[in-house]
Amino acid sequence: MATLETRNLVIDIPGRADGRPLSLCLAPGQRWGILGPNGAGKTTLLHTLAGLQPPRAGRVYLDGAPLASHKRKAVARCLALVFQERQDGFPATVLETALIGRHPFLAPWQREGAEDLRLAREALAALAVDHLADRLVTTLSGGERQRVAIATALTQTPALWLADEPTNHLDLHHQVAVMRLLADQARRGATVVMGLHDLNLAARWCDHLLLLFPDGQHCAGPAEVMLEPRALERLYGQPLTMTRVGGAPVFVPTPDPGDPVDHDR
Ligand SMILES: Nc1ncnc2c1ncn2[C@@H]1O[C@H](COP(=O)(O)OP(=O)(O)OP(=O)(O)O)[C@@H](O)[C@H]1O
Repeated sequence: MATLETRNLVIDIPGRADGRPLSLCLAPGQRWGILGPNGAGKTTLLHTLAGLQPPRAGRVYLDGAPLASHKRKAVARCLALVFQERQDGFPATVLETALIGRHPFLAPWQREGAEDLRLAREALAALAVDHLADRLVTTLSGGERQRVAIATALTQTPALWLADEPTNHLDLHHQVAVMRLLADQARRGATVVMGLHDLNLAARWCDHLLLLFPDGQHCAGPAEVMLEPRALERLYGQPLTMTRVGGAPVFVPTPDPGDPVDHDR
């Protein structure tokens, strides 16, 4: 279990005014989506929550203590990161990459054991990349690489997921599979925080939302309150039409009379 809190947090975006400081509590079992237009600061916030980037003001707390006061290894045992940029600097196989998720649990001289291998193979199977175990990650497609990154995080058995665009590069089937996996992680008590571009994935899979505006303003709360079409239109600067499918709201950009739409199809 891991509770992440921000108290009067201002993320450090060069040249931007402070905006409104962010005070949030992200609790075990919750699925948070961070929404906002390009450049709003979703990635910067996730990096700040992970302790990879210092805030301009305020603090991040993990289980009641400042994140910086925890030993880095203890943080690595509890917090998994799935980030957009990824360096495949050396030619590791898919299995070796997934096993990186076990490193926080091993001493520097220790090799991975049978249990580590079991967890890695299970994670690769959960992301449907087990058949690629012996392939070099540098040879994978974008979607396969993304699923290996999520499998590596899963191998870590984290209490807290910070995932920037977890569905990046994924086709529709794998988008749903990954969102189901993260929902299952939350059901088992993990805290799940995702930066998302897809409003409809957020509407369907998140129970809490943080709307980040490019001027540093924000609003946050339960998804059913945050999914207010006027607020979302303001967030994206885009007129939206909402409908419901299976009870969940679905948003599409409102067609403009000038758009090339063939109504006879
Ligand atoms: N090193 C830097 N120097 C100057 N500006 C930066 C730097 N790093 C990030 N920024 C700016 O900070 C802002 C927030 O970037 P960030 O990547 O957090 O946004 P985002 O919401 O994740 O965007 P996107 O949806 O495009 O991924 C952007 O305007 C970006 O250009």
